[in-house]
Amino acid sequence: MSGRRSRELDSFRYAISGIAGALKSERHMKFHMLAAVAVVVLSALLGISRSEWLWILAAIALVLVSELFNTAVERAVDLASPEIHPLAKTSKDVAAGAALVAALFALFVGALVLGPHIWTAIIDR
Ligand SMILES: Nc1ncnc2c1ncn2[C@@H]1O[C@H](COP(=O)(O)OP(=O)(O)OP(=O)(O)O)[C@@H](O)[C@H]1O
Repeated sequence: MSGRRSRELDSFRYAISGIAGALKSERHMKFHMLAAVAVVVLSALLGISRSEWLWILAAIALVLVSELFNTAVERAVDLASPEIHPLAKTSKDVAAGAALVAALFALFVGALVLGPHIWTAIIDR
């Protein structure tokens, strides 16, 4: 294998180990991953359309990406400022705020896309 190819493979491995590490250590990340799996299974069972899949998958990706960035910010702040500092607090709180915005967006998308399907499934029974 060429040196460049092996470096690319290494970068991929580091990225996967970053995701696995966040999953292992962050309870929010575990919860979001479980919720994502549940939503994907439910969406498949309800037979949502292609454009609805796009919204659902975009919402899931946004939540997971923002949670990964939140974890990265927390780790970097802990490294740079293990002691209490107002800027450390602002950094962590803003990163947590971004994750909250993404989670709320996903909640709205889930309700708007899956809500009518669930309602129809209940009515049709
Ligand atoms: N070095 C610090 N200086 C000032 N405030 C901090 C500092 N570290 C954390 N905080 C405050 O405490 C809150 C909780 O921080 P913590 O590092 O425990 O993250 P967390 O939100 O509990 O995330 P998790 O449970 O996923 O690790 C932060 O949002 C921030 O308001």
